[in-house]
Amino acid sequence: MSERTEGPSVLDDILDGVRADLAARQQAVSLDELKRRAERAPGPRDALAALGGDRVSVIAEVKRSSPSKGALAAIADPAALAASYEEGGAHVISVLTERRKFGGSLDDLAAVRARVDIPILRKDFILTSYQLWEARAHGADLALLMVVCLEQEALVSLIERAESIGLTPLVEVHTEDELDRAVAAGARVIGVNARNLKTLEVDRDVFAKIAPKIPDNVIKIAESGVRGPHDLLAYARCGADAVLVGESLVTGKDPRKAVEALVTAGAHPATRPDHGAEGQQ
Ligand SMILES: O=C(O)c1ccccc1NCC(=O)[C@H](O)[C@H](O)COP(=O)(O)O
Repeated sequence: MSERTEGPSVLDDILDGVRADLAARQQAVSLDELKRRAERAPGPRDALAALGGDRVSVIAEVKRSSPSKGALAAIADPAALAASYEEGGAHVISVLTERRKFGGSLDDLAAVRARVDIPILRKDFILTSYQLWEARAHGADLALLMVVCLEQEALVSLIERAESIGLTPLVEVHTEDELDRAVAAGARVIGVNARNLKTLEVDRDVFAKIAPKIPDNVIKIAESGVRGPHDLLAYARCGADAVLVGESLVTGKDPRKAVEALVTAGAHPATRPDHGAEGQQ
């Protein structure tokens, strides 16, 4: 549902490729077969527990390339990278499975599932329930649903379908209008992406503007632009329950240590001023 008034945006281009690749996969594997594979997949992990608690959780992303930056890191062994994230204390792993612009795949997702025990997010441009079944069949526990890509009816139906098959939907927004739609659709986990997916500009202040309008009972995730603990702490001060981090982890020298530094910052009592006396300092 990307606007087309000013010619195709980066997002329109991504979605054209996503639809073409999806059509090819649907030709190759029937929905019935996918459902059988989903039944045989390891049961879903408790994503809400991983993202809740008295700390700011860290979602560490496996990201080879991006439309904004091009090639970021070769990542020959995504499972090994995910294992380093887990050793560093990450609470959730995000695996970008889009192929053309991000260099990801469902094989990456399955390989990561086989290696780590924490919940895994399928980060992709999900437009149909077929992609949710793919996510579950390859071991995902959460699936990204981007409001900007979906009509309201489709958003509601994909949230319901995700939950019915054991996936926790992470509903992504970038504007207040999108937030209103996410809340109306019943989202329980909302990610605010600092990156405008039409212009690729990153504005960390977007979270500060939108987060106060997210209902208290919804888990709030700050996505994009986290360069280190100081950005996590800034997002935490604006109410983030979790941060989603890609580029700075895959381009740094030591992903395990980088995650550890974020997790340590996220565990500091000052990040949760509403939780206990230590938070008052
Ligand atoms: O990263 C991009 O350039 C991008 C462009 C268009 C759509 C999505 C895009 N990225 C997906 C993400 O939202 C990020 O991978 C994720 O939030 C992590 O962001 P970062 O830490 O800034 O890599």
